Amino acid sequence: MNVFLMGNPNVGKSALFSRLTGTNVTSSNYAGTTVEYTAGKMEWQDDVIDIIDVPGTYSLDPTNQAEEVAVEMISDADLIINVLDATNLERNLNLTLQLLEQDVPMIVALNFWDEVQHRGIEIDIDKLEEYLGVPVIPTSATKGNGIRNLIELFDYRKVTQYDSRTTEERWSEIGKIVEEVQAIDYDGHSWLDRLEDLSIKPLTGLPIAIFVLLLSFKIIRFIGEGLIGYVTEPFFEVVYRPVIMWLSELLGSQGFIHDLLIGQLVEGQVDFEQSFGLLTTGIFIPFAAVLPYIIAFYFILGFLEDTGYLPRLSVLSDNLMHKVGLHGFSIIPMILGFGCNVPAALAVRTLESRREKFIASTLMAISVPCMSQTAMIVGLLGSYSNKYIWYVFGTLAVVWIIAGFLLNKLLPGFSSDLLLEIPPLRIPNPGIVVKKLWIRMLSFLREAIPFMLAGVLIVNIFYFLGVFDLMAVILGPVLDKVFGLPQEAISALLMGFLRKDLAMGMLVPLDLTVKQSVIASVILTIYFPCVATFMVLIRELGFVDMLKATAVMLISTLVVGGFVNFAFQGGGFTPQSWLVLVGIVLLIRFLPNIVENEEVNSV
Ligand SMILES: Nc1nc2c(ncn2[C@@H]2O[C@H](COP(=O)(O)OP(=O)(O)OP(=O)(O)O)[C@@H](O)[C@H]2O)c(=O)[nH]1
Ligand SMILES: [Mg+2]
Repeated sequence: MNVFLMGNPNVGKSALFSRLTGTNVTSSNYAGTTVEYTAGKMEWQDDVIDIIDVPGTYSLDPTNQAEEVAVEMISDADLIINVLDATNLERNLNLTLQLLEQDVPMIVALNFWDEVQHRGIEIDIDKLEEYLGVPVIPTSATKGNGIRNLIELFDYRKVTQYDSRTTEERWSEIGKIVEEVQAIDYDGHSWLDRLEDLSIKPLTGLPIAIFVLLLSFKIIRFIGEGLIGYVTEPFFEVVYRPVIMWLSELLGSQGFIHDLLIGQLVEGQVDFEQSFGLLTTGIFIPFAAVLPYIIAFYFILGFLEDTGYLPRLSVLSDNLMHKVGLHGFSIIPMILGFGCNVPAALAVRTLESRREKFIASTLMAISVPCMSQTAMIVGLLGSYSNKYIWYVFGTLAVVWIIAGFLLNKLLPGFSSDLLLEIPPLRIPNPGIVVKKLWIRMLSFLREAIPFMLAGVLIVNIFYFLGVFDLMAVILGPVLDKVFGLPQEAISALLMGFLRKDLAMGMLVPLDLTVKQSVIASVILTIYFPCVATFMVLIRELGFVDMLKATAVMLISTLVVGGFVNFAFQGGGFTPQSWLVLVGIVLLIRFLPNIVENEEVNSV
């Protein structure tokens, strides 16, 4: 038997799913958190049943891929739990009435019941049941209220016969229902309501956005550095090092097995960054260098997600982007990408057209370094000066803007306006934020450790077989002439396909100059996504579009890497290079308009 959780986006389906199954799935305060269905098991009356968390949809006429997934699945359901946001009854009922026309047993969960009471909304449940002809249960998924009553109805199998209505008939019926069952007694504006308005208006929204982003960045660095300095590095030095040194001696300090497990000793000592053995660098990078930043980033992200601030940031940036001729694609996939590019590549499913998906995925893949890579960039460049970190991120931001410009102008078609629902601001539930952090941390470890160890193994084999030397001879001249990098950096670029943090780690022994480190960090981000992201992108974009995206990546790498190499002199960008940059932006801004005007004239 299976039970489907269906409803509009952002109504708490995933939160309910977590409650019912005990499985943890991500829930956030914006539409489109779930883009693929998730199935979980639950014990019920000595039986094990399937609970399915369906992506949110506004209607049964899907407008994007996430919604299509939802609609295709209905006929398989034994019971649908239609989850409603009770604070938004009118909009939610549209889907409810459509679902009632399907011949599947259904019950209604009136979620957000806690907020209903807060906001002075009164809903007459008995009347609503009467109108809909199905059981209606008030619930609060985050607090866990009403869940038991819901479960008691799992054997509900009555199917109400409804004639299908036209859209107009449906809306007029909804109007009637809402008027009958709901009374609103609104008691003025709270400070959250006021903040909601301020965060969207450009004049106040922009300073708020800058403040939020800078503060987030500061906190992430503070937590990340704190964990590294006071927890992970001391642990590796004090506890792990003696064990490894003991093992090293046991293995005779050299030989094949020793080099594979421990790696090369530097002045008779293990160097966790440079030894490159499975048990040294292979464990040190993910646990000691990257994990602290993963924790820091996902803590802040999870918090921001649940406040409902991210969609506001999207709308704000969309407005700004429009001014420079860019069209709106959600900024949310980009922000998710700073954690890991894989979920970001999935999140573009909520965008409407293939064109928008292509632009958003490509931009994300070329200009957003994931947290694993960022942690290593911060480690590598932060030791010189913070300003070099900003050079890398600044360069990538410019790449994002210029590539966005170009793709938007060069690809046929136009992007539709960003239609994003803005949820209310809420104070996040700490339990849920911590739980989400935990899920993401585990999934980082599950993904990172195997790839990392495989990577270290392959690096050792490639060194042994001389593969890197061969590649250095073939591609070395390009690295040297275009990017000003030593030949040996090719090994890092090759391994970057497996994991970017591994690749960054391989740069450490090369003793690069600051300038070379900046260039390497930039091109390691741009040139290609890691294999995990690559696989998702092929699936999401299709093979042909992925080929196109790859072409964009390779061209951008050459152009940007070359530009930085030429423009970065004596510890910073030269004034001339700023002029060139401004020139390029102006050129792109105005050139395509001429083309468009000609088209208009010729029609
Ligand atoms: N106050 C309150 N918050 C809730 C309740 N249910 C869910 N939330 C919060 O509402 C937000 C949305 O919940 P999700 O479970 O992600 O919603 P969803 O329906 O799965 O959304 P999509 O996957 O985007 O379709 C999260 O921040 C939840 O913590 C509730 O009953 N009361
Ligand atoms: Mg969900």
